[in-house]
Amino acid sequence: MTVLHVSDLGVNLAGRQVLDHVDLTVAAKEHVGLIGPNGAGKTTLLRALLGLLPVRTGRIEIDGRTPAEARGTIGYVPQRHEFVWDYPVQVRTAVMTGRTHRIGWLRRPRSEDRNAVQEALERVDLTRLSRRPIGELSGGQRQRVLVARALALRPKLLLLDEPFTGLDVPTQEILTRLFRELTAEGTAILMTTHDLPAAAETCHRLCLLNGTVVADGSPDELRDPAVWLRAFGVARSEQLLHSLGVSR
Ligand SMILES: Nc1ncnc2c1ncn2[C@@H]1O[C@H](COP(=O)(O)OP(=O)(O)OP(=O)(O)O)[C@@H](O)[C@H]1O
Repeated sequence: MTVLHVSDLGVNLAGRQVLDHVDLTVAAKEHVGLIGPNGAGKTTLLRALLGLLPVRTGRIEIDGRTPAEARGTIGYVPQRHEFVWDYPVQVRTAVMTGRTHRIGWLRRPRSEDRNAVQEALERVDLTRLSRRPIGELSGGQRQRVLVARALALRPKLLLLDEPFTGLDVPTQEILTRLFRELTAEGTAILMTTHDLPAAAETCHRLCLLNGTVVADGSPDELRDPAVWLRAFGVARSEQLLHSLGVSR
Protein backbone atom coordinates (compact mmCIF):
# COMPACT_ATOMS: atom_id res chain seq x y z
CA MET A 1 0.00 0.00 0.00
CA THR A 2 1.42 3.37 -1.06
CA VAL A 3 1.68 5.83 1.83
CA LEU A 4 3.57 8.63 0.07
CA HIS A 5 2.97 9.53 -3.54
CA VAL A 6 4.81 12.47 -5.10
CA SER A 7 4.28 13.26 -8.77
CA ASP A 8 5.89 15.92 -10.95
CA LEU A 9 6.84 18.01 -7.91
CA GLY A 10 8.51 21.35 -8.53
CA VAL A 11 9.62 23.72 -5.75
CA ASN A 12 11.22 27.16 -6.07
CA LEU A 13 13.02 28.89 -3.20
CA ALA A 14 13.75 32.63 -3.42
CA GLY A 15 12.80 32.49 -7.10
CA ARG A 16 15.28 29.68 -7.86
CA GLN A 17 14.22 26.23 -9.02
CA VAL A 18 15.37 23.74 -6.36
CA LEU A 19 13.22 20.72 -7.28
CA ASP A 20 11.79 19.84 -10.68
CA HIS A 21 9.75 16.88 -11.99
CA VAL A 22 10.26 14.85 -8.80
CA ASP A 23 8.39 11.52 -8.79
CA LEU A 24 8.63 9.31 -5.72
CA THR A 25 6.59 6.73 -3.86
CA VAL A 26 7.09 5.11 -0.48
CA ALA A 27 4.96 2.14 0.53
CA ALA A 28 3.99 0.91 3.97
CA LYS A 29 6.81 -1.27 5.41
CA GLU A 30 9.33 0.37 3.08
CA HIS A 31 12.49 2.25 4.13
CA VAL A 32 13.68 4.54 1.34
CA GLY A 33 17.00 6.39 1.42
CA LEU A 34 17.08 9.84 -0.17
CA ILE A 35 20.62 10.43 -1.34
CA GLY A 36 22.37 13.23 -3.17
CA PRO A 37 25.08 15.86 -2.93
CA ASN A 38 24.95 18.96 -0.73
CA GLY A 39 22.32 21.33 -2.08
CA ALA A 40 20.51 18.57 -4.03
CA GLY A 41 17.18 19.54 -2.46
CA LYS A 42 16.77 16.66 0.02
CA THR A 43 15.73 18.80 3.00
CA THR A 44 13.61 20.96 0.69
CA LEU A 45 11.74 17.82 -0.40
CA LEU A 46 11.10 16.78 3.21
CA ARG A 47 9.86 20.29 4.06
CA ALA A 48 7.53 20.24 1.04
CA LEU A 49 6.12 16.87 2.21
CA LEU A 50 5.38 18.49 5.57
CA GLY A 51 3.46 21.27 3.83
CA LEU A 52 5.97 23.87 5.03
CA LEU A 53 6.81 25.15 1.53
CA PRO A 54 4.61 26.20 -1.37
CA VAL A 55 4.91 23.89 -4.37
CA ARG A 56 5.24 25.27 -7.90
CA THR A 57 3.99 22.17 -9.73
CA GLY A 58 2.80 18.65 -9.05
CA ARG A 59 1.04 16.77 -6.30
CA ILE A 60 1.89 15.29 -2.92
CA GLU A 61 -0.42 12.66 -1.42
CA ILE A 62 0.13 11.15 2.01
CA ASP A 63 -2.25 8.30 2.68
CA GLY A 64 -4.53 9.89 0.09
CA ARG A 65 -4.44 13.32 1.72
CA THR A 66 -2.66 16.63 1.14
CA PRO A 67 0.33 17.45 3.41
CA ALA A 68 -1.79 19.97 5.33
CA GLU A 69 -4.54 17.38 5.95
CA ALA A 70 -1.98 14.67 6.83
CA ARG A 71 0.08 16.77 9.25
CA GLY A 72 -0.92 14.90 12.40
CA THR A 73 0.18 11.58 10.89
CA ILE A 74 3.71 12.50 9.71
CA GLY A 75 6.63 12.06 12.09
CA TYR A 76 9.52 14.40 11.28
CA VAL A 77 13.05 14.14 12.65
CA PRO A 78 14.91 17.33 11.69
CA GLN A 79 18.68 17.65 11.61
CA ARG A 80 19.89 17.94 15.21
CA HIS A 81 21.17 21.49 14.90
CA GLU A 82 17.74 22.72 13.78
CA PHE A 83 16.16 22.03 17.19
CA VAL A 84 16.34 24.59 20.03
CA TRP A 85 18.28 22.68 22.70
CA ASP A 86 18.78 25.56 25.18
CA TYR A 87 15.03 25.80 25.83
CA PRO A 88 14.60 24.84 29.54
CA VAL A 89 12.33 21.79 29.26
CA GLN A 90 12.61 18.15 30.29
CA VAL A 91 12.98 15.30 27.81
CA ARG A 92 9.37 14.12 28.28
CA THR A 93 8.04 17.64 27.60
CA ALA A 94 10.16 17.94 24.44
CA VAL A 95 8.81 14.57 23.26
CA MET A 96 5.23 15.70 24.02
CA THR A 97 5.71 18.66 21.62
CA GLY A 98 5.60 16.05 18.84
CA ARG A 99 1.88 15.76 19.61
CA THR A 100 1.11 19.49 19.83
CA HIS A 101 -0.76 19.47 16.53
CA ARG A 102 -2.97 16.59 17.67
CA ILE A 103 -3.55 17.90 21.21
CA GLY A 104 -4.33 21.44 20.00
CA TRP A 105 -2.65 24.66 21.05
CA LEU A 106 -2.93 25.52 24.78
CA ARG A 107 -4.81 22.26 25.50
CA ARG A 108 -3.63 19.89 28.21
CA PRO A 109 -2.27 16.47 27.21
CA ARG A 110 -4.68 13.60 27.94
CA SER A 111 -3.79 10.12 29.15
CA GLU A 112 -3.65 8.93 25.52
CA ASP A 113 -0.97 11.57 24.86
CA ARG A 114 1.02 10.66 27.98
CA ASN A 115 0.88 6.97 27.01
CA ALA A 116 2.15 7.71 23.52
CA VAL A 117 5.07 9.73 24.95
CA GLN A 118 5.90 6.95 27.43
CA GLU A 119 5.87 4.35 24.66
CA ALA A 120 8.09 6.53 22.42
CA LEU A 121 10.60 7.06 25.25
CA GLU A 122 10.74 3.31 25.86
CA ARG A 123 11.35 2.61 22.16
CA VAL A 124 14.46 4.80 22.12
CA ASP A 125 15.54 3.69 25.61
CA LEU A 126 15.22 7.14 27.19
CA THR A 127 12.77 6.41 30.02
CA ARG A 128 15.56 6.81 32.56
CA LEU A 129 16.33 10.33 31.29
CA SER A 130 12.72 11.50 30.91
CA ARG A 131 13.09 14.27 33.53
CA ARG A 132 16.53 15.45 32.39
CA PRO A 133 16.64 19.00 30.90
CA ILE A 134 17.25 18.62 27.15
CA GLY A 135 20.17 21.07 27.27
CA GLU A 136 22.13 18.55 29.39
CA LEU A 137 21.97 15.70 26.85
CA SER A 138 24.73 14.32 24.64
CA GLY A 139 24.45 14.36 20.85
CA GLY A 140 23.30 10.72 20.68
CA GLN A 141 20.73 11.26 23.45
CA ARG A 142 19.44 14.36 21.62
CA GLN A 143 19.02 12.34 18.43
CA ARG A 144 16.97 9.78 20.33
CA VAL A 145 14.78 12.59 21.78
CA LEU A 146 14.06 13.78 18.23
CA VAL A 147 13.16 10.26 17.12
CA ALA A 148 10.91 9.77 20.19
CA ARG A 149 9.25 13.13 19.50
CA ALA A 150 8.39 11.95 15.98
CA LEU A 151 7.25 8.50 17.20
CA ALA A 152 4.96 10.05 19.82
CA LEU A 153 2.58 10.68 16.92
CA ARG A 154 2.57 6.95 16.05
CA PRO A 155 3.11 8.08 12.45
CA LYS A 156 2.28 6.21 9.25
CA LEU A 157 5.06 8.14 7.52
CA LEU A 158 8.37 8.92 9.20
CA LEU A 159 10.68 11.52 7.62
CA LEU A 160 14.27 11.43 8.89
CA ASP A 161 16.78 14.14 7.99
CA GLU A 162 20.31 12.76 8.41
CA PRO A 163 19.51 10.76 11.58
CA PHE A 164 22.96 9.09 11.77
CA THR A 165 25.19 12.16 11.49
CA GLY A 166 27.65 12.42 14.38
CA LEU A 167 26.44 9.27 16.14
CA ASP A 168 28.70 6.56 17.54
CA VAL A 169 28.32 3.04 16.13
CA PRO A 170 26.24 1.56 19.03
CA THR A 171 23.74 4.46 18.83
CA GLN A 172 23.54 4.02 15.04
CA GLU A 173 22.82 0.33 15.63
CA ILE A 174 20.04 1.12 18.14
CA LEU A 175 18.36 3.41 15.62
CA THR A 176 18.86 1.02 12.69
CA ARG A 177 17.21 -1.77 14.70
CA LEU A 178 14.35 0.56 15.66
CA PHE A 179 13.78 1.64 12.04
CA ARG A 180 13.67 -2.05 11.02
CA GLU A 181 11.04 -2.77 13.70
CA LEU A 182 8.99 0.24 12.61
CA THR A 183 8.90 -0.79 8.95
CA ALA A 184 8.04 -4.38 9.96
CA GLU A 185 5.07 -2.91 11.87
CA GLY A 186 3.91 -1.03 8.73
CA THR A 187 5.54 2.41 8.97
CA ALA A 188 6.82 4.00 5.75
CA ILE A 189 10.21 5.69 6.19
CA LEU A 190 11.94 8.27 4.00
CA MET A 191 15.45 9.14 5.22
CA THR A 192 18.11 11.50 3.93
CA THR A 193 21.67 10.46 4.62
CA HIS A 194 25.25 10.99 3.50
CA ASP A 195 26.26 7.63 4.94
CA LEU A 196 26.15 5.58 1.73
CA PRO A 197 27.24 2.19 3.14
CA ALA A 198 24.67 2.47 5.95
CA ALA A 199 21.96 3.44 3.46
CA ALA A 200 22.80 0.52 1.17
CA GLU A 201 22.62 -1.82 4.15
CA THR A 202 19.52 -0.38 5.84
CA CYS A 203 17.24 0.78 3.03
CA HIS A 204 15.00 -1.31 0.82
CA ARG A 205 15.25 1.29 -1.93
CA LEU A 206 17.46 4.28 -2.70
CA CYS A 207 16.32 7.43 -4.46
CA LEU A 208 19.21 9.43 -5.91
CA LEU A 209 18.25 13.10 -6.02
CA ASN A 210 19.95 16.06 -7.60
CA GLY A 211 17.24 18.64 -8.22
CA THR A 212 15.26 15.80 -9.74
CA VAL A 213 15.26 12.00 -9.33
CA VAL A 214 18.36 10.70 -11.13
CA ALA A 215 17.78 7.03 -10.23
CA ASP A 216 15.48 4.98 -8.01
CA GLY A 217 15.89 1.31 -7.18
CA SER A 218 17.06 -1.28 -4.70
CA PRO A 219 20.74 -1.05 -3.64
CA ASP A 220 21.37 -4.11 -5.84
CA GLU A 221 19.79 -2.43 -8.86
CA LEU A 222 21.97 0.65 -8.38
CA ARG A 223 25.37 -0.94 -8.72
CA ASP A 224 26.32 0.95 -11.89
CA PRO A 225 28.97 3.54 -10.86
CA ALA A 226 27.90 5.85 -13.70
CA VAL A 227 24.53 6.40 -12.02
CA TRP A 228 26.20 7.56 -8.80
CA LEU A 229 28.65 9.84 -10.57
CA ARG A 230 25.73 11.40 -12.48
CA ALA A 231 23.69 11.83 -9.28
CA PHE A 232 26.60 13.57 -7.56
CA GLY A 233 27.41 15.62 -10.67
CA VAL A 234 31.06 14.53 -10.85
CA ALA A 235 33.10 12.97 -13.66
CA ARG A 236 35.03 10.75 -11.25
CA SER A 237 35.43 10.24 -7.52
CA GLU A 238 37.38 7.28 -6.24
CA GLN A 239 36.19 7.98 -2.71
CA LEU A 240 32.52 7.97 -3.69
CA LEU A 241 32.89 4.68 -5.54
CA HIS A 242 34.99 3.21 -2.74
CA SER A 243 32.32 4.08 -0.14
CA LEU A 244 29.78 2.26 -2.31
CA GLY A 245 32.01 -0.76 -2.65
CA VAL A 246 31.96 -0.51 -6.44
CA SER A 247 34.80 0.28 -8.82
CA ARG A 248 35.12 1.14 -12.50
N1 LIG B 1 15.29 29.27 2.62
C1 LIG B 1 15.95 29.17 1.45
N2 LIG B 1 15.91 30.18 0.56
C2 LIG B 1 16.55 30.09 -0.62
N3 LIG B 1 17.25 29.01 -1.01
C3 LIG B 1 17.32 27.98 -0.16
C4 LIG B 1 16.69 28.00 1.11
N4 LIG B 1 16.92 26.82 1.74
C5 LIG B 1 17.71 26.11 0.89
N5 LIG B 1 17.94 26.80 -0.25
C6 LIG B 1 18.72 26.34 -1.40
O1 LIG B 1 18.05 25.22 -1.96
C7 LIG B 1 18.99 24.25 -2.41
C8 LIG B 1 18.69 22.89 -1.76
O2 LIG B 1 18.94 22.98 -0.35
P1 LIG B 1 18.63 21.74 0.61
O3 LIG B 1 18.93 22.20 2.00
O4 LIG B 1 17.28 21.22 0.31
O5 LIG B 1 19.74 20.70 0.10
P2 LIG B 1 20.18 19.32 0.75
O6 LIG B 1 20.17 18.32 -0.35
O7 LIG B 1 19.35 19.02 1.95
O8 LIG B 1 21.69 19.65 1.15
P3 LIG B 1 22.66 19.10 2.34
O9 LIG B 1 23.06 17.72 1.95
O10 LIG B 1 23.80 20.07 2.26
O11 LIG B 1 21.89 19.19 3.63
C9 LIG B 1 20.38 24.81 -2.06
O12 LIG B 1 20.94 25.39 -3.21
C10 LIG B 1 20.10 25.86 -1.00
O13 LIG B 1 21.04 26.90 -1.09
